[in-house]
Amino acid sequence: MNILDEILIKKQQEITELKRSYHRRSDQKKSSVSLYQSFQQSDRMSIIAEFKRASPSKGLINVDANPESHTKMYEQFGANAVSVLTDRPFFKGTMGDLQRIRQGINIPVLNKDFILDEIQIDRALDYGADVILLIAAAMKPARLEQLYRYATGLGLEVLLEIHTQEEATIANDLNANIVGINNRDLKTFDVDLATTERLAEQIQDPATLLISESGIKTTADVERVQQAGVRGILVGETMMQSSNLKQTFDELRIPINEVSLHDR
Ligand SMILES: O=C(O)c1ccccc1NCC(=O)[C@H](O)[C@H](O)COP(=O)(O)O
Repeated sequence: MNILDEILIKKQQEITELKRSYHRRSDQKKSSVSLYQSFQQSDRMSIIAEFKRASPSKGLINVDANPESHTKMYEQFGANAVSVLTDRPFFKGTMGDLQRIRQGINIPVLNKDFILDEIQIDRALDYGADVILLIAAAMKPARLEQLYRYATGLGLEVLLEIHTQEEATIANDLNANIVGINNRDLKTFDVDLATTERLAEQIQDPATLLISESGIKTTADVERVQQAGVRGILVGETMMQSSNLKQTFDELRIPINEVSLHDR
């Protein structure tokens, strides 16, 4: 069994418990800044900076980081959105982190978790998320579509994550407007930025906002994914381990080269 399978089994147990104990509070997302709009309008590479204490591939990354002060610095130094890993068993995150982070910043907040059921989407909305993650590898296309429609129906934006050509086809069929290309294979942990280069050209609608996820550390990495037509990057470990966040943001927020976008 690979790590993604392990995570999904554990997540199903969490969902069973959630269905017993959780009651939805909100009906609709209150209007907020759209991640899609703000990233499309920016003339610099947009950054989703991630709050991630630990991970299956790296173990402990920065377990003692304070969610509010750390993500306030993200906003101050130029993050366009914040991703909060809320899975506890594998990433040491909590929904409480998301709620506290939401209260401290004014940019969109992504609930990064392994979402398999509507109840997790209800909870994301209640805790103040603006965007949720749906991972194409985690479920069948028909279920993905149900959850996609459910979330967007509540006024949430969806980052649809893909890692293979088949999943790129699923994103095209769904007409997803925000597609995250994960450079990390969630089954083997291999990270390769060529994944972004390969899959970006498979996304058919030029209006799709492409985000490159995982393994981004340097200006050269950002230049590389930008050439593939990406307008946003999702960066976790580099942000959690940086000893100079201002410098890290300055290095990664490169100007967008519109020529490469039109060539896509
Ligand atoms: O990060 C992991 O080890 C991992 C393992 C299994 C499933 C998901 C995993 N990570 C989620 C992510 O996709 C990353 O947190 C995110 O893209 C940021 O990556 P990085 O900048 O490399 O920390």
